[in-house]
Amino acid sequence: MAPDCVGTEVAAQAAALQPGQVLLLENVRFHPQEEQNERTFAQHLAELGDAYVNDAFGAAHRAHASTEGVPRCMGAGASGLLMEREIAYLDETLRCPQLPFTAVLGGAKISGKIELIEHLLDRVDALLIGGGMAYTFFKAMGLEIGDSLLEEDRIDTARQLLTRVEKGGLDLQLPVDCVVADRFAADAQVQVVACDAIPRGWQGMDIGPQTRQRYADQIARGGTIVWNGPLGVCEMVPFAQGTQQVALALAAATREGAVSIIGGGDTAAAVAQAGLAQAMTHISTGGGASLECMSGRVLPGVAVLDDEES
Ligand SMILES: Nc1ncnc2c1ncn2[C@@H]1O[C@H](COP(=O)(O)OP(=O)(O)O)[C@@H](O)[C@H]1O
Ligand SMILES: O=C(OP(=O)(O)O)[C@H](O)COP(=O)(O)O
Repeated sequence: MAPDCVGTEVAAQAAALQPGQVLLLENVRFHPQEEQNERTFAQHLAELGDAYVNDAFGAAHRAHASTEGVPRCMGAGASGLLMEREIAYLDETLRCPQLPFTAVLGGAKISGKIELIEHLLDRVDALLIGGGMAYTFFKAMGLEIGDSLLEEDRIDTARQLLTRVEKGGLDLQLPVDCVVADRFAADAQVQVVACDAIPRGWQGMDIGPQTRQRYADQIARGGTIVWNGPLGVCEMVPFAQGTQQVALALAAATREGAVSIIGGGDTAAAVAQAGLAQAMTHISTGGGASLECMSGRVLPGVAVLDDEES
């Protein structure tokens, strides 16, 4: 283990390496030049070796010195095996998916996933929405959402998306019922209501049983299914059922030959907690990187690798 990632001592340690030996460098982010993608810093890193392999897919959406500057300085770079697998599923498979193509999007907010929703809308056969982001859509439809999670500044965006869906004959599905609680707590009072009947003072915490069944049926028909974001507040046991049922449906569809691709840290954790990680085709190691990749963006840390077409 080197005491730093650049400097004369590290350069000497790297130069003294014998075949079969590995030198682990200190975290590059201790230097502000890493995130600044500073040219001289990248050059110093590049001088430590003869070839560059990037296997850090989770950081490939960052144009930092270690992800973009070094291969640029060296004039060449290759993907590691994990990187290759991530790109194969999140980019190549999604560009030409086995049909029908279904997307399940949840999580807290629309704002973090707006590009993904827009990119997927025209491509998928069905887009199933759950989680906290559903309530901004309901608000845009003029429904009462009580104290549910709302992004005031995204109501217009949600309205525009709904208009696009209506005009384009696209299939965007919102929950029909939800589990509401009288406060944001695992021991809150709970009831199941239709999504157009959320009582004032209550908040939507999970998709309801009817929605779970609808979404499970839709997933069962999928040839390729991508999933990003929990369908409810899955960290709290009473509100984890929607997420669990979707995970089970994806696992069953995968057994029947569908390709299932999971992105997002919380989503991956929920799948692992349900003991279903091995039942999915691919679970991405990247949060932000998988979102950007699935949104159709070419990641800077991938574009610079000359063994990648993009
Ligand atoms: N109805 C809801 N109200 C509030 N938060 C929610 C709701 N549904 C899901 N969430 C929250 O969304 C978070 C995960 O969202 P996100 O970070 O987008 O997922 P990922 O990490 O898989 O990308 C979780 O902490 C979960 O509790
Ligand atoms: O953990 C990571 O990303 P993720 O939380 O989006 O999966 C990567 O290391 C990127 O981290 P960053 O968002 O600090 O650049």
